[in-house]
Amino acid sequence: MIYTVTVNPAIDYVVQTETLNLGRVNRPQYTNFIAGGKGINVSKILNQLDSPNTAWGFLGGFTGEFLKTTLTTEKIKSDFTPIAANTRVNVKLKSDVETELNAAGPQVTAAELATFKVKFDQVQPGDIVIFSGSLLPQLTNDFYLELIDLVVAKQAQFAIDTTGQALLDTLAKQPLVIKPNHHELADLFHTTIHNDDELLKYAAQLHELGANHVLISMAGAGAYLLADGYIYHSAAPKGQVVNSVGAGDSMLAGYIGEFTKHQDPELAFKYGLACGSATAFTENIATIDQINHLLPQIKIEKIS
Ligand SMILES: Nc1ncnc2c1ncn2[C@@H]1O[C@H](COP(=O)(O)OP(=O)(O)O)[C@@H](O)[C@H]1O
Ligand SMILES: O=P(O)(O)OC[C@H]1O[C@](O)(COP(=O)(O)O)[C@@H](O)[C@@H]1O
Repeated sequence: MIYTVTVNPAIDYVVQTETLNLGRVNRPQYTNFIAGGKGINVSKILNQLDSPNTAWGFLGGFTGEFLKTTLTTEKIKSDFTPIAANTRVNVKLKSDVETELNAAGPQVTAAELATFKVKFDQVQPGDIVIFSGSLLPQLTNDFYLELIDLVVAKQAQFAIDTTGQALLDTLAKQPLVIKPNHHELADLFHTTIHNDDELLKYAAQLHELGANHVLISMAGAGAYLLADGYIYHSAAPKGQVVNSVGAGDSMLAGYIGEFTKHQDPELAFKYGLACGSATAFTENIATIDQINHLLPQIKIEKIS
């Protein structure tokens, strides 16, 4: 079983306007509410790949109700811990450039936190728990470490998709997969990356620090994978970008969903790329037909 953990889910409020005039009244041509948050997006793709999974996290208030209903409608198996405060709304503003406003998120009580942690009793040896996204404002990086310890104690594995020190702190616990994008990779080392050699040098450091498989996504420029002593690269398939929100989550889901079926990192990487790009080329998160359509275009290069 795969569990996805979205501690800080969100309604993604997508707003599209041809031109954005700051300081003026704007009349967007298109708006939409989407059930978002990184782990929830991962669950959506896992469902498309027929990988059994359950989504965990916190949901509360009228916004949490929307998410709960949407997940049920979209047939995503979930067991979120109810909280009193409202789940956040993130604004995804699309004009000539994409701008995202990701809110900090709600407060949770000690009792709600305790209820959530009990869920980890269900984890079985061989399960994979995917931790995705930001933590709630009151929580420190130790929260992820505490949850990871619960997973490892059950002889299960974990993957983590978060940023900065929160990610670095988890590497010693040996995540199965991490997936920073190239900007996040540079931020992790407080540097600027100028070329692929530098990118691979920093990616290798993440492996040395404990990450088993290191996926580095580069949006329209494709991705690298470091796994089992090999480096793989692929360009992204060509297409019209519609909404790249959730592309990274889709890539991670595609990789893990496939990897758990056959333990072949190269084939899993191919699915990761297809899922990421298929999501970038569609309004919401990709469907299996959209993913399958892109698969033949993806040519993986085994570099060393
Ligand atoms: N503009 C794009 N064109 C084609 N594929 C894309 C584009 N943006 C994202 N993707 C696909 O999604 C993957 C993850 O995207 P990326 O933007 O790097 O992740 P994140 O959402 O975590 O920042 C990429 O490696 C690529 O396969
Ligand atoms: O938890 P964070 O880092 O604020 O990110 C939350 C946001 O990430 C998303 O899951 C999209 O993530 P990606 O575009 O990186 O795949 C949105 O649905 C959500 O609003």
